[in-house]
Amino acid sequence: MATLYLASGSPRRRELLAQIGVPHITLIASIDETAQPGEAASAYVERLAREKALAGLASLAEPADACVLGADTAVVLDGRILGKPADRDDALATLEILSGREHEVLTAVALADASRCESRVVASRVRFRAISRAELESYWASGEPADKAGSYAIQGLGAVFVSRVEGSYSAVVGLPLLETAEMLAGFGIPCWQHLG
Ligand SMILES: Cc1cn([C@H]2C[C@H](O)[C@@H](COP(=O)(O)OP(=O)(O)OP(=O)(O)O)O2)c(=O)[nH]c1=O
Repeated sequence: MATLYLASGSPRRRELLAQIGVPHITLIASIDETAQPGEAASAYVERLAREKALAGLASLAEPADACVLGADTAVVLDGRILGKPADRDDALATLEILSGREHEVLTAVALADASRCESRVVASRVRFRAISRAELESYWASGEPADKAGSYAIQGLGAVFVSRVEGSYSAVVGLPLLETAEMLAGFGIPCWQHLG
């Protein structure tokens, strides 16, 4: 069986992979995350997930028996990608746009080994209740929005804003577990059901 590497600095992704009983080694693959002009959000997240997996594979001294997983998450509203906030003002502006509305969360997962790279994109919809300015300010002060796509975490304090989720909860957090398990099986890597 190939050794699985997770090309991610995200603690959420590590926890999600561990949740379904998949042993892995974490590595960090740095890539340029700039969107290309006119690039659709779905194409963007898929490209980044693939680039993370391929950069991770390229960084290994012995890639022959390795499989590398990369993922990327973006919050999308009216065709606009709302990434991680640059600063407090950016986070507050993002959360103000999301307040009282439904948005899309796109998460791509990619698996690469020495002979192929496969990827999938999972779309989910999340609705927020209306959020007051004072609440947004205290949410920023909590520290949670700083490193999250769309400036919130559904698995954290941000859960109190979420009135509805349609799609994959784990994908919103950072890794679509059903799709990831299926893809891992295709690379001969079992989840909890098949581990002794
Ligand atoms: C929407 C949402 C995002 N997030 C997080 C997941 C990701 O860590 C982050 C999206 O940014 P990404 O750029 O997808 O990932 P990352 O830079 O954190 O990690 P890496 O590229 O090394 O894999 O936002 C949550 O934790 N909860 C949420 O509800």
